Amino acid sequence: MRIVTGEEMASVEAITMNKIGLPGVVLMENAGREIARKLIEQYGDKRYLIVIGAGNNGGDGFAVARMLMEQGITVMTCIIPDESRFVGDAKQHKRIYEQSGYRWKYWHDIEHEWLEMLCDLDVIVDAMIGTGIKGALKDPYPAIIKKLNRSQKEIVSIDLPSGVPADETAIAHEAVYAAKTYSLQLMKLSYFLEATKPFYGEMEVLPIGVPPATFKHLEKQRCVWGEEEVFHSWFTSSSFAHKGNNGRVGIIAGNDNMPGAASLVTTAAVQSGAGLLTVGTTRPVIQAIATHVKEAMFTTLSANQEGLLAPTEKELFAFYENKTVVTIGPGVGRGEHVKDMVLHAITHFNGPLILDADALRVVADCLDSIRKRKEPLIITPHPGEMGMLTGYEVEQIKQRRFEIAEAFARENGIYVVLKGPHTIVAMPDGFLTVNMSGNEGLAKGGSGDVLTGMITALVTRQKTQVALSTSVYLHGYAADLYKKEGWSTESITPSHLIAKLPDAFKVVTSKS
Ligand SMILES: NC(=O)C1=CN([C@@H]2O[C@H](COP(=O)(O)OP(=O)(O)OC[C@H]3O[C@@H](n4cnc5c(N)ncnc54)[C@H](OP(=O)(O)O)[C@@H]3O)[C@@H](O)[C@H]2O)[C@@H](O)CC1
Ligand SMILES: [K+]
Repeated sequence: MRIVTGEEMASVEAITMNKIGLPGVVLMENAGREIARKLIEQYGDKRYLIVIGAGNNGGDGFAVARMLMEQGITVMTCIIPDESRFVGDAKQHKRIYEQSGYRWKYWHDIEHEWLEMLCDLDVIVDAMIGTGIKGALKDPYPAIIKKLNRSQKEIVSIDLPSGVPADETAIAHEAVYAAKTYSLQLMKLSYFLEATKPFYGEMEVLPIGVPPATFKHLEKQRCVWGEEEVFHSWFTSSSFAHKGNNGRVGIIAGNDNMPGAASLVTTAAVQSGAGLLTVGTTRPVIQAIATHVKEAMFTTLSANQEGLLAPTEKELFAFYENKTVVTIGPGVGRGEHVKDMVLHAITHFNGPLILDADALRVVADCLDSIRKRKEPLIITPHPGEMGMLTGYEVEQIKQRRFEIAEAFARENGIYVVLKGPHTIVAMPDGFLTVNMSGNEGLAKGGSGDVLTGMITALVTRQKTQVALSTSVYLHGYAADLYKKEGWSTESITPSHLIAKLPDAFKVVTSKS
């Protein structure tokens, strides 16, 4: 499923109409039929108020109103702008509605009886503004939206909650708080942003007949990564595979005061199918974790007086030998020692390199070397770490996460796993996937270490894009499984996630 901005949606609709020859009025008819069907399925023959704006979103509203009325359902249809403002497909659907014998009223004529009206209706359908919103909300919409939001009625928005842009534009005005949003054909970007997702309520995508052939014209390719994508992209390893086929994994993690991070990343990698795993860390960390990570091998790396890893060049070269992937970061601590280690791996390790946690703090200083790298480089920042890398404030990262992740991945030729609700994976060619699993239970220290372990294990066995997107999905899915079992999200710990990985991996194995 693609994720688009308003302009991109308009472009695929234009191709559908102008090149493929499917008229806009037909798409609008399809939208109306699908939404009316859903409304009846959801609310039965409740009483509806349909609030209509002058654009094509309003045209959808007329189609929905007609189809509900054809079923004998009670509908009050009211339009906000002057009727002369309707043009094109919306005007055509207004005409079809009128010619079918149905009536509408002006909002300003019924507004004074709003409170009495409320007693006579159950569901408000918001067909005021969709993807065509531009700039700050103009009168009379802010006042109307305020009224609708305060009505305590169920509001169902068509395509977008009115007032919410489809893209990453920040809003400082009123917007409809929908209980449900029926997005047409494709998902809109703003659904995946912390500031605008709450307006959508429950979101469902309804098909309106835009042919998939139009999607290849989209310049920016963004896709959701859910169960279907995980299942269909998974490459099953041969039954003749031996441990060497499943990756010779090297993880540099931990310091004397943080053995836990090393333990989590390693256990998660083991539980995700890493073939041969070597952990490079300090002697005290090895002593602390070796007994409970039995499958791992250990290499002692030099540490400084503070117990932080400070491996020599010789140790690092020896560590890279025969490794198909190297991960550096969880629990290594902060300081110059990290930069030396990371820069060395960027320059001298010839395989996929994953940088996480403390290693991310030095990435901004290594970008020249990173751009010269040939093998995949993967970084896994949360918004704060992404802010350090790019110079943006955390709030800017959250608001423009698609744009910033994509630009950073493209400019530096790397893979960016920008964590958060709906984690984004940005590929060096600009392709993005957006994760559909996970819950608040993941917002805990150590959860990122588990994800990094999973990525480390999968990256040598799947295409990089698939390994990253699927690791993110299964990591979130493990948390979702607990929630389904009735656990409170407070109680889900990173160790629980690891324990649930066998069940989470069934998504990719049970159907294949
Ligand atoms: N045939 C098709 O193309 C299909 C399109 N489809 C549907 O069309 C939608 C896109 O339609 P669209 O492009 O006509 O824009 P739309 O969302 O109705 O908004 C325009 C209206 O909003 C108003 N408005 C804008 N900004 C405003 C502001 N700041 N403050 C106040 N008002 C503002 C603007 O008024 P104006 O600024 O012109 O005064 C105008 O009246 C899409 O979401 C989907 O539902 C589907 O049916 C499939 C077929
Ligand atoms: K709307």
